[in-house]
Amino acid sequence: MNKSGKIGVLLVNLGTPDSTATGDVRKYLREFLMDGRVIDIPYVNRWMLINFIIAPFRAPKSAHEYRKLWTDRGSPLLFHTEDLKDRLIEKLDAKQYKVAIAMRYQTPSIEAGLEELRKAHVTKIIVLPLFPQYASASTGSVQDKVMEIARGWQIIPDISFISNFIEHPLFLEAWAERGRAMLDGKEYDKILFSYHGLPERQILKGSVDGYCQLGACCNKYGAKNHYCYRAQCFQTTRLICEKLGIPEDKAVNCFQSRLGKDPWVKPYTDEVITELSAQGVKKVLAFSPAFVADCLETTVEVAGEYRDKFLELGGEEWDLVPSLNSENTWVECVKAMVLEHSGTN
Ligand SMILES: C=CC1=C(C)c2cc3[nH]c(cc4nc(cc5[nH]c(cc1n2)c(C)c5CCC(=O)O)C(CCC(=O)O)=C4C)c(C)c3C=C
Ligand SMILES: [Fe+2]
Ligand SMILES: [Fe+2]
Repeated sequence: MNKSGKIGVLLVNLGTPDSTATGDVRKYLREFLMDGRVIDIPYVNRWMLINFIIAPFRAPKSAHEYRKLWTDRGSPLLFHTEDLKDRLIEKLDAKQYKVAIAMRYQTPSIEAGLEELRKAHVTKIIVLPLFPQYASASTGSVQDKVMEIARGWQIIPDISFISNFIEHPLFLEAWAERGRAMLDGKEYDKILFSYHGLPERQILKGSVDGYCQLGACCNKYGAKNHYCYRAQCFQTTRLICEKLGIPEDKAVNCFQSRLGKDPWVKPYTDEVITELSAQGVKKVLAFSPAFVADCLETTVEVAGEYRDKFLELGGEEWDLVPSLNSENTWVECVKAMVLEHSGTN
């Protein structure tokens, strides 16, 4: 241990239900969607939406989807995060670091993860929300929750957050390795990058001096739109394509999983699939780089629903690049980010 004490590392992913029982899925959706950073409408409207629409109608449908995803080890989102933690521990000096995991919603909770670190007498905490692109609904919500909990402590150690790591060279290399394995000896007409969607108003609310307008502004990435989720997604695509030598006109960006009637960031994945089919595209390789672990959104939505739609429309091949999960280069990336934030490398 260095003389200033151990450093705690908290890896936080979004969260998943405890089981596929409709009651557990309802409990998860209730906690998730009652978060004012996720459904950013007035409290009373949110409460009515959750209790009159989501809980009775969405929960049974989602439970059905989770049953397609579930494995002997439970939810992939959770067990991949556990595996990531185990691989990271192998790479860090145990005398200097204590690593814990948490889920923003449901279990293991952020309270429990922080308590585990506090009991290890850490003097500094590095929180890594496992979302490559910053969004108030994901990274912001984790930061908010950690600060809310730490506010109640008598002693608050140094806490730092790692946020928006799309340009980290090892993050890009990890995706490039995954992509190379799929592209080896295979030809695709289009390489599709499907990111989790977000209501447009959440990006506009974060726009400083009205810079982000969700138009061509997102095609350039710099200090003024560093936190614009759409611009970060486009930049992620550009950088992965650069590494893989994919020409710009072969890559297509889109956004999946919209909820409700408000406009979400465009283009929408389902509409892009229809357009690609109409253009005669037959072979698609899909990346989903808003997720570092395979989950409902990748395995069931991209590799299931979207694939079925594409094939029904006359497509011939639709492959999904597996997520980073606990692959070595990704673990090296997490290690590098931790060391960079520790001030020890
Ligand atoms: C990549 C980061 C994520 C952002 C940003 C995000 C925003 C966001 N999500 C919803 C609604 C739902 N998301 C659901 C699943 C889900 N979302 C993320 C990540 C982000 N969400 C992940 C990793 C997952 C999968 C979890 C798993 O257990 O595998 C769901 C639940 C599934 C379903 O019922 O379809 C909902 C609902 C909103 C409204 C939102 C931003 C406003
Ligand atoms: Fe989501
Ligand atoms: Fe933008």
